[in-house]
Amino acid sequence: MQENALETARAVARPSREAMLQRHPSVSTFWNQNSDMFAQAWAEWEMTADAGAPTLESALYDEKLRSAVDAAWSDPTKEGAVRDLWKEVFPGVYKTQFFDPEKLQTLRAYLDAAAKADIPLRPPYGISLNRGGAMLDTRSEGYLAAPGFQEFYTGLMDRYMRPVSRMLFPDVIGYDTQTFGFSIQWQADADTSLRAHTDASSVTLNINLNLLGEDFSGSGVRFFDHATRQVSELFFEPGTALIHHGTVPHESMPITQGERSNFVLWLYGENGQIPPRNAAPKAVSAAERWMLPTAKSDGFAPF
Ligand SMILES: O=C(O)CCC(=O)C(=O)O
Ligand SMILES: [Fe+2]
Repeated sequence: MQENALETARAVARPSREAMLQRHPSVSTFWNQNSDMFAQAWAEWEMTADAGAPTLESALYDEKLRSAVDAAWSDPTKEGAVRDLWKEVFPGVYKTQFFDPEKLQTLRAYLDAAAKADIPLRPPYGISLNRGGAMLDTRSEGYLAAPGFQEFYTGLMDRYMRPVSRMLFPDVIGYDTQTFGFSIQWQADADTSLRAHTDASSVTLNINLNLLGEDFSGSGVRFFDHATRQVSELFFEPGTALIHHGTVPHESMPITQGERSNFVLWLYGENGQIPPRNAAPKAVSAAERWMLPTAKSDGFAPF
């Protein structure tokens, strides 16, 4: 174990923005060679009293969702109460109140403190570079490795996202063992939009982290339905989430004022597999939906 990894991480020379944008091989080398030291630095950061990182607790979840999820884990035949909290707001897109907007300040304060920790953290570059975001999953180079955050993230994926996905989208069962996630921040004067695309996921859960009164203009997500040719722009209120198959095309519309912060979370199968088109949904019992997969992380990261 490294002595004072936090100081070492803060002092390390970072790749240039140009090198990152060009996906220069030296950038990958930088993250890989330093990954243990950065993980240690995040652990030290979280332990130091001046880090200002609050503890992430289950109280963050909306009370109705949390009690229904807890009840379903105790008795999976009660899962219907979780299902009833999701409303289909567009063909194949469901919405719920996911986090308690009154409690989101804790998570946002944590993420702000992490951004200021001065430990190298990699922003997500999928089909665009989002400067304000961070990679969240252990499989990603330069991810947010703080142990308290990782415990929270793992709970979110295992206790909430996977069983909900299995209930709403039964075809994803068997294509849901692997987790991936990143945070994004749209700012009126920086990154503002994202062209129409599909995600390389079986399921995407997109959770808004804006605080009450933290208003923004624009920044809806437009969804496209193949079958009906319907196009709708959906909007986030603080703490609400949308969940959909990764194959549903969507587009982030320009933000014209303020900021919007979201977690974008993915499930997929080993080696990035997603369900085949028109796959017959597997008939599984409620107990099998409320279960942790035995497969470990395969380390594959789409970006
Ligand atoms: O703007 C959003 O919330 C959606 C972002 C998105 O679709 C993506 O990052 O893949
Ligand atoms: Fe997307």
